[in-house]
Amino acid sequence: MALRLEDIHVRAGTFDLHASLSIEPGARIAVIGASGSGKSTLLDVIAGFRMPERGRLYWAERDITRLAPADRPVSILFQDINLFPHLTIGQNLGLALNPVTGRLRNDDASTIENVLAKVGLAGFAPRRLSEMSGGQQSRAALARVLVQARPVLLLDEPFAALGPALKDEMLDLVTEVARAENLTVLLVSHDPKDALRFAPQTIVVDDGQVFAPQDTRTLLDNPPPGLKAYLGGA
Ligand SMILES: Nc1ncnc2c1ncn2[C@@H]1O[C@H](COP(=O)(O)OP(=O)(O)OP(=O)(O)O)[C@@H](O)[C@H]1O
Repeated sequence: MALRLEDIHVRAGTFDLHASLSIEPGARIAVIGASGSGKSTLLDVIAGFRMPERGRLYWAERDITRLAPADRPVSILFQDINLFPHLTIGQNLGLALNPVTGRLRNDDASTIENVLAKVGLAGFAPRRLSEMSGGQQSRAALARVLVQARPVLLLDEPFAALGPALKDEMLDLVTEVARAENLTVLLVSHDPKDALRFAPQTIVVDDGQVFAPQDTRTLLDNPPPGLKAYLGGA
């Protein structure tokens, strides 16, 4: 059931990224590396926003290399709160469930209520973004990806704009949900503290080279020279 990147090569302009690694289901993994090293490019390939020139991507031994983003077992959360402000949170989650019509089917209302309860927003379905605090908005954005019930969750610095306490709260919430749902989560972050808090394992990206997951504590206690220089300046 692993997520496997087999000799993946991607090109973005003059930039090349190479990745060959396997991620166990249910793993929580931080992705760290200097600015421009290729962290977002890596997530884009897994999400299907960018096609590799070479190599294959597998989930549970199924080749998903050429699948459209919507057909992949993957959801992604960015820093932008990806919710329509003129709709209620319930309507936003309905759209995430049924992107074409946005119309709720029989079980959708209870699915939405369940997901909102999981992120600590029980009863918030009728609210709009403007009626919610920053922390609540982050929870709603997380609910929007969770409602899709995909087994792989990619987080591209989604909580970077939050203060440290709120950010920790969100990381702990994602940990709790990931454990309960056996989600495989990759978190891009510039902060080694996030990696330590959230991710038993870490992937280092260095100038387009993606390294296999390593134990986060061991890696940060004794970083290789390139990572040490980056962390020193972080
Ligand atoms: N469409 C593009 N055309 C040309 N170059 C690109 C394109 N997209 C990304 N790049 C280059 O690819 C490299 C990797 O970018 P990427 O966004 O993956 O880095 P990152 O590690 O996520 O950086 P940051 O931490 O600053 O977000 C960068 O050098 C970037 O300039």
